[in-house]
Amino acid sequence: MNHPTLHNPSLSTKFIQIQGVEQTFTTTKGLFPALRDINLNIARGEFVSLIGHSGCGKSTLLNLIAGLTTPTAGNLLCANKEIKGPGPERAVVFQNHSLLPWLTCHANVHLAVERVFGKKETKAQLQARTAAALELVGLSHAAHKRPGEISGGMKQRVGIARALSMEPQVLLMDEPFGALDALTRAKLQDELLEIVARTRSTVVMVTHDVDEAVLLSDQIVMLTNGPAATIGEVLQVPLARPRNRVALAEDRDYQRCRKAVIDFLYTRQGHVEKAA
Ligand SMILES: Nc1ncnc2c1ncn2[C@@H]1O[C@H](COP(=O)(O)OP(=O)(O)OP(=O)(O)O)[C@@H](O)[C@H]1O
Repeated sequence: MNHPTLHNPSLSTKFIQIQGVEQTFTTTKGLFPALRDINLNIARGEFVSLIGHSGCGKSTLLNLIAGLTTPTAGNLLCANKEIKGPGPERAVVFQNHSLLPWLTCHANVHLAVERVFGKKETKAQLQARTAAALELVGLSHAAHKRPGEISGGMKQRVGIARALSMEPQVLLMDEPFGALDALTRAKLQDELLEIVARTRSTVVMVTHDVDEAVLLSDQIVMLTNGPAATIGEVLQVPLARPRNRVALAEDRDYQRCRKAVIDFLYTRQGHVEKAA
């Protein structure tokens, strides 16, 4: 899949800009400040993980970047344009893969392809895009199956194929592997590493998993506990790519990054149950 080459250097480090963002929800009990003072820049092609304790506001922040919600205060920009709503340049992969159960894998992906490219491309081109996306995640053989006939890991790969088929500039993933067993999860993480290297996508991923965050990311954004959560620390992960999980297990930088995230989560943000 072709992704435009970047010529404007100012965009390269500030592809996604999050400036002074605050999100307060109106609830039956009154106002609930979920996020405050969020400032973050994400470069094009960067892989960023959002990590923090349950309920701190990771999904809230991802939904803001997706344009599914608008902030109470502050600005979000993508490629210098204000994010005003969802758009095909920002595709979302959810934990529950959200496939239509009555459609085949091919038809599920084709639906997204048609929405984005349907007006300007021929039927054959649309079919080719769909087939290419399924091939990218190694699922050509299951194209004719329905979601009920394939495993959880395969469903998640269809969800990723569907997102990638739109040729998004940004892939937003909300705990994409959270519902999978450890071995399937590791396999999909490795596949994602390869796909992202090939497509050079910018990725923002919510995760609870420290090893997943270190293995995949260039930056790990650590959120403080809510309410009114904010960015406590941003860790740069200087590990060379391609990354190999077996080799990394003994790598000093890997261990240092892992320890930094664990220290943040369990020492400095010790899990405090918040008042209801
Ligand atoms: N629409 C909403 N209305 C009211 N409160 C909300 C709404 N969405 C989220 N919240 C609250 O905002 C806080 C952050 O929620 P969010 O789902 O972003 O957390 P999270 O870090 O993704 O959690 P988890 O890791 O458990 O998925 C929580 O206290 C949640 O109850």
